[in-house]
Amino acid sequence: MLHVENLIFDYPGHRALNNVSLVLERGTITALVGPNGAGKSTLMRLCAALDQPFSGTVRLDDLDVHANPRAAHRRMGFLPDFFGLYDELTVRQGLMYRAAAQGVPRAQRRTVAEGAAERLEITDRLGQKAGTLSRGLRQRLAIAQAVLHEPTFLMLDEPASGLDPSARIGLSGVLRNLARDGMTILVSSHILAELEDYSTHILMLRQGQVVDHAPLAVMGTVTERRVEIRLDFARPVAELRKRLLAIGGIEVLSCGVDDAIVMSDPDPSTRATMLAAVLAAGLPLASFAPERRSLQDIYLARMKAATERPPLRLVGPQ
Ligand SMILES: Nc1ncnc2c1ncn2[C@@H]1O[C@H](COP(=O)(O)OP(=O)(O)OP(=O)(O)O)[C@@H](O)[C@H]1O
Repeated sequence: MLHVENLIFDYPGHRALNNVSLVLERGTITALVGPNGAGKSTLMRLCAALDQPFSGTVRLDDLDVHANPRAAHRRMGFLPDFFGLYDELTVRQGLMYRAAAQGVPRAQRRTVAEGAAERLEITDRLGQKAGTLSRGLRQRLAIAQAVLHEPTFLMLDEPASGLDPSARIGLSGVLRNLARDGMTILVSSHILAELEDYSTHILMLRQGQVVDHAPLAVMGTVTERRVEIRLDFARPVAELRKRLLAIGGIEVLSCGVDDAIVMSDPDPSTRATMLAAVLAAGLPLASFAPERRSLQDIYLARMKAATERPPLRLVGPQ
């Protein structure tokens, strides 16, 4: 589990992270999103103990990563947005080299390298030089190097940039498998549709501050403490909106001839009452389910709300 508490980081003349606190639970995949310059890469570098915060702490389980960077590096993997590979080394040689750098005893390096290759499904490329791999396979090799020492926490900065759709789908599967094995993953990207595919949580940063941090499933259905419910009917219903409103207690957000979106509070018993009432009214209901909004819609709505919030006022002596 990763605990970030009250993290503040300044570049000369510029506050890049302003009091950031968050917790990433074990086995979750958190999408780190935000506009250019929001502080995503800075947050990752601090979590990776590559920079020292001005104040605040980052703990990986019981370990303060800035007090014990070497120990922290043994427990974490980091793939920065720009990474290099030794093009003249084969996949096996590159992985064995990394294993040596991680302190794996000589006798075990081959097994560790082959295990990492298997995990990233590049076993058939072990004999191929890195310089001749496609972009998607280079990405897999880089991730294999980052996870070879079995870290509990993995960070990936823009891992899918430049990948074609099928390589992206492959990457999603790889990340899901790693999380299923218990790894905690933080991944930043601007490609929201791709993040939606494998993330369990969304962490939104803007101007160095956390705008939102919640499970994707919750964010996708809840708007300001209310849930949008989609109703589909088996056939067109005359005056559908009027009939829904006649039930009482239902707020209709939008209405077609055979479907409607209504609002509910998140309490499941309210939904149960609503469902029973729709059926009791004799409407030919075919499905009743929380409406999921795309990550892009959620992101744009949250960022707009954050922009409209009045700026923080500095209060001091007059
Ligand atoms: N070395 C540096 N010196 C001064 N300012 C920096 C430095 N690196 C980043 N910054 C500034 O700090 C802020 C946060 O940058 P950061 O790279 O963390 O943002 P980001 O969210 O990763 O952006 P992007 O989506 O463009 O990669 C930005 O305003 C950036 O200009």
